[in-house]
Amino acid sequence: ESDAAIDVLARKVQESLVLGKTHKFWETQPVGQFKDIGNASLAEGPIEQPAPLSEVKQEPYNLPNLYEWITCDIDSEETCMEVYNLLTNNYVEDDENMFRFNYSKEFLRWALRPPGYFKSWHIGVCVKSSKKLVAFITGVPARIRVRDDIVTMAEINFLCVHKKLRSKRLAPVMIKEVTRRVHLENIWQAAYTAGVVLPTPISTCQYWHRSLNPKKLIDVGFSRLGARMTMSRTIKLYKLPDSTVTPGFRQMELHDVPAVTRLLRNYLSQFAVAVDLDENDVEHWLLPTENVVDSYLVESPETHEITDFCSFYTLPSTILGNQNYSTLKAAYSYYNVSTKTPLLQLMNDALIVAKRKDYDVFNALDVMQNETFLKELKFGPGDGKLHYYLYNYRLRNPLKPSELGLVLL
Ligand SMILES: CCCCCCCCCCCCCC(=O)SCCNC(=O)CCNC(=O)[C@H](O)C(C)(C)COP(=O)(O)OP(=O)(O)OC[C@H]1O[C@@H](n2cnc3c(N)ncnc32)[C@H](O)[C@@H]1OP(=O)(O)O
Ligand SMILES: CNCCCN(C)c1ncc(F)c(N2CC(C(=O)NCc3cnc4ccccn34)C2)n1
Repeated sequence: ESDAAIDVLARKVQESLVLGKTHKFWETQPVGQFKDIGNASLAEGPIEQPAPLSEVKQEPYNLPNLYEWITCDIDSEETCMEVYNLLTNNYVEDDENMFRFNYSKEFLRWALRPPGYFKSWHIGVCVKSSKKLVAFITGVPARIRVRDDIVTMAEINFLCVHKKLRSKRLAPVMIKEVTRRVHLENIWQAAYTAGVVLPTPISTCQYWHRSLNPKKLIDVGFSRLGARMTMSRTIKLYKLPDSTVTPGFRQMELHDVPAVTRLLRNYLSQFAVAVDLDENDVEHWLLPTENVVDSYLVESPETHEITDFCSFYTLPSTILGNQNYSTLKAAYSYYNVSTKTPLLQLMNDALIVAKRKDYDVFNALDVMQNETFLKELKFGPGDGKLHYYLYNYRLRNPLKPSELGLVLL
């Protein structure tokens, strides 16, 4: 009966997922195609085999005449500022254009320079005459396990075309160019997320939001006053204690890297798709960095064993068109592991810390075991869906969010 269930799902997906829409670019790419959904005869795994490096296109793809490629040296303050400004004015907005992500410069330097990164994968397009940056796309290397397969992939992110250059088919050229540069490093798969539906999601996740500063969230239109609720009742509903409750709860430090790595690797082994982090990766991605990533752990006061871990990253949003506020301070749940402290209590301590650090909202996807705490900790479902994708790697069936152990920035 599971096949029948899959058939039903496949039909529902084909009907609901804007199947009518053609994808002139994506239909040419080695990704799961909508027409193949439910086709059990297609094997899981790479769709195309690696090519010899001599066969990879050696020169960059052609751009429209006025534009040229530029490799963005994120170490340079000036270049980092140009990237920051492009994204601040032209990156992802919500459907009602009330908010736009405002990734900070220190966040971008963190996100784009993990162990083993390639400068050549930080790709910009600029106007030949003025050198103005008008488009951007990035990749960083990551080891990602898909079931029992550990695959070195490129994590693609920060695809952005200036608002004035939209709908000119520039995005496919950006994607082909980053693909070419990834192929030159003998890497043949990629992972990416997007708020839009493309061929073909391996999983579709739901955002949940936990109000920390409900008055501001209602004032800026992020949330609405509940029916039969007053503002003072709403403030009381979301109130949190001033201090955390778990004994031994403290910030992660450098000397904790080996123990946190062991804890995380063991925890992530249960998911069908998960990041494969070694100690170098943990040191980069999870050591606290002011205004970028916060991580806490529980060290047992008796045994000094590290038993639990939680982390969140900082991604503010520009508030477009509100008189009183210009920035929404948001924390995004990152990786969390509980082996002794109940996950509910651990995450409540994370909320307490985020509130104390003046965040307005704490966001979480329903990935990993997050759905076990979302409702109880007063998260509300958001309107944003996040679709997960693999490039040149087929999964026979989509995954439930709870089968995903991967959070992209
Ligand atoms: C082996 C290594 C592989 C490496 C690469 C792996 C793949 C990586 C893929 C990228 C992962 C990015 C991860 C993130 O960063 S997700 C965040 C994406 N950025 C934004 O949403 C910022 C605001 N929006 C923009 O800057 C533009 O609208 C963008 C640049 C998004 C599209 O520009 P524009 O609006 O001017 O359109 P066009 O005329 O140039 O091109 C239209 C074509 O582009 C397809 N499109 C639209 N949006 C996306 C999207 N988010 N991912 C993939 N494809 C997308 C669209 O379906 C159509 O193709 P088709 O439907 O006709 O086929
Ligand atoms: C390519 N990297 C994927 C992750 C980027 N991330 C964090 C993201 N991708 C799509 C989303 F749908 C999303 N959501 C967080 C939820 C949310 O907070 N929605 C209200 C809101 C506040 N500010 C903004 C800015 C843009 C869009 C919605 N916004 C929805 N997050």
